[in-house]
Amino acid sequence: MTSDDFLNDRRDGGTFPAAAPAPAAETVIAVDGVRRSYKDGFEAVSGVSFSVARGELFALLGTNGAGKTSTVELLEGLALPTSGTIKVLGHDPYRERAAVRPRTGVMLQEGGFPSDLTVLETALMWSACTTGARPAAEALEMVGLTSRAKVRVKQLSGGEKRRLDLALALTSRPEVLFLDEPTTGLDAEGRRDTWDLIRALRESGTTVLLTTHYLEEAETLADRLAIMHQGQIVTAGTTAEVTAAHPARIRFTLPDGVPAAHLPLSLQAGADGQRVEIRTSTLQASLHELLGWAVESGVELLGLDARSASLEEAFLQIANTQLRSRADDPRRAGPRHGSDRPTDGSTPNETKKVTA
Ligand SMILES: Nc1ncnc2c1ncn2[C@@H]1O[C@H](COP(=O)(O)OP(=O)(O)OP(=O)(O)O)[C@@H](O)[C@H]1O
Repeated sequence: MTSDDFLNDRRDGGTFPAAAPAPAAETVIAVDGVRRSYKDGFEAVSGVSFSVARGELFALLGTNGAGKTSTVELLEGLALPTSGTIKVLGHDPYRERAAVRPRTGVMLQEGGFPSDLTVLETALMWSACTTGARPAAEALEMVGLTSRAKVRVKQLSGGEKRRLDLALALTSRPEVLFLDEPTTGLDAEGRRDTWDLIRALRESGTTVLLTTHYLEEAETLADRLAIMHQGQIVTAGTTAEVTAAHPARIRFTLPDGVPAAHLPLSLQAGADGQRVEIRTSTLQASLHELLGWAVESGVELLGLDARSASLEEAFLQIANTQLRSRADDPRRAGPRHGSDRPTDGSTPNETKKVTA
């Protein structure tokens, strides 16, 4: 079959087969007390534990260097943890690679494709190396690259390369999909399309572990998420659970002649002239007290706005802590020897490449 045959096959408007539905609450990814140190002694992952159920979409967030990729590479079986245990689909992804790899799809931060092959040739090559592969043209159609099939990889934009990465990750019809920053470099429309595709995959039963810098992406897609900081998970849960730990905010402007000092002490307001901001972990009670005071005092609260903490605010609070403590990061103790080789014997570049 030629490249054109593959494309023509897909032009008849075929649909994507859905993965078989699976029993609820089966743990598909189990990470327990995992640590990863590199050759220079730097500990990038410092005791991480979490689990992901079948069909769940779990997002790993964190600032630059928090240890997301170092963790995900372990789950993908690209390196061994220094200590702790990892099970993917019930197997050790490194030692039992042959049992795990055919059932997973991996989209790394850098795919490392041969740049002179066309998009379709790349997908065909990948498909030929994969057992039970999805047809190459189908994978390209899923990510919206059909019209770019004959273009050489080196001529693709950064966003198109990300989409090709995703097409290859989908080639094995994976039960578990690892997506490392899947929408970096995509424009707004490409990002939305990718979100739709990830949602569709999840709805068809695929388990997804996603790392991302886009908080909106995690908020939109994830069933649960974890925020990493200096190699550890600082907080985890649903978006609502994660943000619940952070103070809500009430803002309003007082009329001229009513100073913020007149507000009840328990509201602990910060004021800039007549503009007042209250931070509270008991939003309903604080609002109740504020409104009661306003009615009693005959004061109108101009532009009153009350809202729970957003994921962005929760994240920024953690990130600010990181900025303050970066200089004291205990993981940076001890000499660095120039070599960036992990203790597991792989090189940094090896761990960035897609392996079948
Ligand atoms: N091969 C290596 N040798 C030594 N240190 C490394 C190596 N690879 C990564 N690191 C360090 O480990 C830490 C975690 O890196 P990692 O890439 O896992 O973070 P990340 O959360 O994925 O960051 P980003 O969001 O920037 O991709 C960083 O401080 C990084 O410099």
